[in-house]
Amino acid sequence: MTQTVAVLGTGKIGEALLSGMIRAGWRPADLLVTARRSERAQELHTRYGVESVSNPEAAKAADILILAVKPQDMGKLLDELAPHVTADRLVISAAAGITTTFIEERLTQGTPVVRVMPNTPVLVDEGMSVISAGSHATGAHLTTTEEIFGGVGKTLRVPESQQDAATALSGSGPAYFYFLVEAMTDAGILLGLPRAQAHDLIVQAAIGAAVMLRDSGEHPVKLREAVTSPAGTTISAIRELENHGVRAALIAALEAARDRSRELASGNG
Ligand SMILES: NC(=O)C1=CN([C@@H]2O[C@H](COP(=O)(O)OP(=O)(O)OC[C@H]3O[C@@H](n4cnc5c(N)ncnc54)[C@H](O)[C@@H]3O)[C@@H](O)[C@H]2O)C=CC1
Ligand SMILES: O=C(O)[C@@H]1CCC=N1
Repeated sequence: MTQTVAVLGTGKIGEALLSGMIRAGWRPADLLVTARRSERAQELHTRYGVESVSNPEAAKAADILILAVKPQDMGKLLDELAPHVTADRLVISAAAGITTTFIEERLTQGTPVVRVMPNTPVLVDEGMSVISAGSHATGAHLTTTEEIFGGVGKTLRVPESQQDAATALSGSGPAYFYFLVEAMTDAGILLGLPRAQAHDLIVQAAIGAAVMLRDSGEHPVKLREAVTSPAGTTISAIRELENHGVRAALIAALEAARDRSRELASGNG
């Protein structure tokens, strides 16, 4: 039997997921969305043909609720949903930091909750969604979650204790690569290249490197060594990266993201 899925909160990640589900073959008639503004609801209807409803209506009508509001808005949303969510629903949260316990405590006793940390490459079906079961979620609930998120990229099950780390690496991960591309494009400009050309060169280097990382099975050190000729250009650059503590900066950055995810756990931010 076809299930109805509602996406509650259709900002950047909610819309990315919605668009991916439609590409993956979900019928707009089996999807619902909720949005705070009526213009946004209209926009989503025009783009995807999906119906917008209120949060309580979504809770009543949908078998699966995907919560994609900010962690700071989660408490309020759950208060709104609680009277309408029965324990035969599946609640999937995509919010950073928010624990399954936080959600379970606010909903009908026994409601299955799955925590997922997706990332924006779901927009191009290259997402990574890290999945953990709450205390009432069964293997079947995890499989359903994997079917939804697997349509827009890869999925990985982890114990919930690893979700804050996964958020730092994977949920936020694409942003670090965009930051690097931006910085390296600036470097290209300093070296005298037109911006558009610098951008294209760095983006293609990133794509080539990413495909080699994924497909060669080689360790990144091996791949880097293959680029690094004796007394050549690459080692001169690597020395500067090490001098400027880029490795330590990345470790500290991801630790900060992990810590922020932990802070968001209260839902107050
Ligand atoms: N942006 C990203 O790359 C990722 C975001 N997330 C998580 O997804 C959630 C949303 O993040 P973004 O999409 O970046 O934020 P966003 O601000 O773009 O989207 C949040 C949306 O929720 C709506 N909203 C808030 N309260 C609502 C309510 N009561 N009813 C209906 N809609 C409501 C807002 O109007 C907004 O459109 C956050 O919890 C974040 O941690 C998870 C993985 C990746
Ligand atoms: O920055 C954030 O809090 C969200 C969660 C992971 C990616 N974006």
